[in-house]
Amino acid sequence: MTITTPPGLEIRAEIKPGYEQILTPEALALVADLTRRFEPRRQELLAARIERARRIDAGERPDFLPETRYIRDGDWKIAPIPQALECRRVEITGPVERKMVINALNSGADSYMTDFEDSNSPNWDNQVTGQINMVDAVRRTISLEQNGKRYQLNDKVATLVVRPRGWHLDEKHVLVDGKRVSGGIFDFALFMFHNAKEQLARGAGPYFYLPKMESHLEARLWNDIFIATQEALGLPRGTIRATVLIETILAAFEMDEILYELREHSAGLNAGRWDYIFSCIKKFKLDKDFCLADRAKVTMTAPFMRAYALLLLKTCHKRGAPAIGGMAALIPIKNDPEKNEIAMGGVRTDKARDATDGYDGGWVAHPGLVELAMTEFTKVLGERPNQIDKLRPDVEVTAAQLLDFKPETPITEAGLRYNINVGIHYLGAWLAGNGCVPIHNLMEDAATAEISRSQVWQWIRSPKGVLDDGRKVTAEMVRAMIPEELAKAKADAPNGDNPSYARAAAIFEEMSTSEQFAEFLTLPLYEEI
Ligand SMILES: CC(=O)SCCNC(=O)CCNC(=O)[C@H](O)C(C)(C)COP(=O)(O)OP(=O)(O)OC[C@H]1O[C@@H](n2cnc3c(N)ncnc32)[C@H](O)[C@@H]1OP(=O)(O)O
Ligand SMILES: O=CC(=O)O
Ligand SMILES: [Mg+2]
Repeated sequence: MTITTPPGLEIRAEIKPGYEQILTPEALALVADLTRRFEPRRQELLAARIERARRIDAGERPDFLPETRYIRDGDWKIAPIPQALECRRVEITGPVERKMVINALNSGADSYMTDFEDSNSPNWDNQVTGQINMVDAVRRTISLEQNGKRYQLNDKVATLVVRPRGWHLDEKHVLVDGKRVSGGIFDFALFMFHNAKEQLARGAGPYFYLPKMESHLEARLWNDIFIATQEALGLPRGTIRATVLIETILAAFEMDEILYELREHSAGLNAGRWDYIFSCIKKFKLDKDFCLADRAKVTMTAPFMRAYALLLLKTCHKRGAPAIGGMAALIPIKNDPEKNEIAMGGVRTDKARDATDGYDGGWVAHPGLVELAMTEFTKVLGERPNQIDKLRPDVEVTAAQLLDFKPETPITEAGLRYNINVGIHYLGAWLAGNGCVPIHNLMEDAATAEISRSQVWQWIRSPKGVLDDGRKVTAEMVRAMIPEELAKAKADAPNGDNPSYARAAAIFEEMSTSEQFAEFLTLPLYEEI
């Protein structure tokens, strides 16, 4: 089917029946307008990331910025939180897939972050059908018949929050003036165009989660896009509210500044722990003194993760902003009550720690975790919707604490094999169209898989990449393990026959053994879908 597109905008993908309701000339005109106004700045900021990374590779260490001290020392707060976002004790997250959207909205969580990012494989159909699902969800008409079951919304549903793609990702199927548009702008603009007014009419508003930013200047770009979009759609300034994921080590040094840039549009910060760990590995991958232990040993109680979590909490509450905790990757384990109880205990401990520290809520990966997480937050909050008034003057976090990357041991063969196995399994699923999968009873998405593949890269190169039995991790060792782990991943995956797993193994080998470190695994992968 063909559609009319605005001048200069070209779509290089199939327009399936139903897509025309999303890809309207007016909605695409907003994409084109935002692209023309803001794409040069996105490109400048991406170039600035590369330049900063080059300086860090050469030994520079990040610190709090001297030029923005006045913001950190200043007495200011973000705009008052809208009522629909006051209570966020439990936020469920998940890919923007139709059944999961319905299940998540019905899950009993306070809010639901629907995900065009970490848990989504951004193929064309997922992006456009995701937008269709959003239109139906916002209007409460979303329904589905599947496997003899009917899905529709309950009377009371979670508040919807949308996570568009990060600044690094393009939408390659849409070109403006001959160049690919930003994936984030594409996701955001289409959602805003179709839903913002409807959401306002229904008592909430257009709420977003903003991923993977590395600086307050990147937040300023989003803020300027918000202002431009509100003007274009005739919405009052401050209508859009966005929670920023602090999930890069560099953003951890600019939390105040990020809140300040977005202060009219901010809905707080979230501790995106998985990408945060990945970012630490990525940024300091060439530092001979830095090498983290097996992925399973790098937890929220590691000193550098504790410093980050507490600084985020303190910063948010000082600015009247919600502090939302991240995701325990544990999910319910079917058919093994003992293992399940251990997993649930892990989630309970995680949520209890966040709630006791002072967080206002936290993420869960699965509807089966909502009640448990709610119990832990309610134990601390009681009837209160949040605990933003809990200030933490006792918390002092230094740059050195944020950069105190430990534990360094153990690195084990099991940990190495685990990383290879998860990397191949996840990449294979992603190439086949699924961006979030249970592997070895854990939720795996783009962020967790990034940790796995970057650890393998670093262990090969770091002098500290030595197994606990004394063997140095080498490219040859990894190459020898890849076919074995591919076979296991194929046996474990429900669609293990899909050729995407063999392709995933080849990509994993290339990424972990090549000299060049790929900035994001999703960048080369995206060219394959
Ligand atoms: C690092 C980060 O960015 S974290 C944020 C990104 N990650 C996420 O959002 C995680 C999302 N979670 C998921 O995708 C899934 O829970 C998985 C892949 C981890 C596990 O999936 P499954 O093994 O299929 O779960 P399971 O079989 O137990 O599902 C049971 C039911 O719950 C539903 N369900 C599971 N997770 C979710 C979810 N997050 N949202 C909505 N529904 C869900 C399933 O659709 C299924 O529904 P049905 O009974 O009606 O068929
Ligand atoms: O997006 C969340 C994360 O942990 O990464
Ligand atoms: Mg993330």
